[in-house]
Amino acid sequence: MTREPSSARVLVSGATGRMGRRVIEEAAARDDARVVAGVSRDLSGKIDDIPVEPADEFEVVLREYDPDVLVDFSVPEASREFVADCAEANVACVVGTTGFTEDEFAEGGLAALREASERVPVLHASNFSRGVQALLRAVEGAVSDLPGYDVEVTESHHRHKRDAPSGTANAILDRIESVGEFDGRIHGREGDALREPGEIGVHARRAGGIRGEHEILLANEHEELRLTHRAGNRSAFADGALDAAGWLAGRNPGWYDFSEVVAE
Ligand SMILES: NC(=O)C1=CN([C@@H]2O[C@H](COP(=O)(O)OP(=O)(O)OC[C@H]3O[C@@H](n4cnc5c(N)ncnc54)[C@H](O)[C@@H]3O)[C@@H](O)[C@H]2O)C=CC1
Ligand SMILES: O=C(O)C1=N[C@H](C(=O)O)C[C@H](O)C1
Repeated sequence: MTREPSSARVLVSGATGRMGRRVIEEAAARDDARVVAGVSRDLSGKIDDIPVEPADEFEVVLREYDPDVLVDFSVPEASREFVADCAEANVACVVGTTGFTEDEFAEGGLAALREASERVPVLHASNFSRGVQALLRAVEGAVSDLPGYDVEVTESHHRHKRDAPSGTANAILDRIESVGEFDGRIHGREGDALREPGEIGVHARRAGGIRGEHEILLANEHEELRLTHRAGNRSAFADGALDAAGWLAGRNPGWYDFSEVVAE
């Protein structure tokens, strides 16, 4: 069965990226999670004294560093392979990577992660900030309380972000559709057509260094409600992912949700 480490040994994939680096920095200040190594596609070397190994040697890295938990912020195609290898090696997986296809069983979906969760604990979240967890609950309440209101979701991110809409926007949209009666999502808006009742407008903006902003607008003819979350820096995400790593290591195999971490 499983170990119960007091300080989880963490392997970071995507270690040289914006998030991977921040996870390594934040972990240095904590005692519930200790980064033992990183892997990345494009560099080997060290970050803050943590060894970073080539991603194509991932299985060797698992054997050499013997982590309790993987924290992954990379790209979906790499993430799926890392998680499959972790399932073989009995390593828990915290995955923050976004851009998986919406249909989890389509090529590019989350199915590989779900499969791994039959053997090891797996927790995937599109947003590890606690503020976004609160936002999701607030959105659910607002949509339930305001049936018939028009709903538009807008997200803004830095110019380096590839996937759109963001994983968080997709999670918000799933939550909206789980509590309200809607007919579909309209991505962007152009041409000559009136807004249809029941559609949800979705807008993605990419500019500069914006860390991540999500706004849900609910409006009728008489009033507007705007719910907005703005990340000030990446520590909110890195800390949440490390909270999840400490919480997940040593648990039974299964599919876990970040809301369970936040609830404790
Ligand atoms: N869940 C959350 O709270 C958050 C999720 N994210 C997501 O995390 C992911 C990474 O974001 P950033 O760090 O900004 O990206 P980045 O581009 O700065 O870093 C990506 C890292 O993955 C590595 N990589 C890329 N392709 C690879 C491959 N084929 N094999 C192995 N490694 C590979 C790169 O070398 C790099 O180290 C994105 O999907 C992003 O949306 C970002 C912030 C918060
Ligand atoms: O790429 C990012 O930066 C972020 N990605 C996540 C997403 O796609 O929702 C979370 C956060 O918004 C930052």
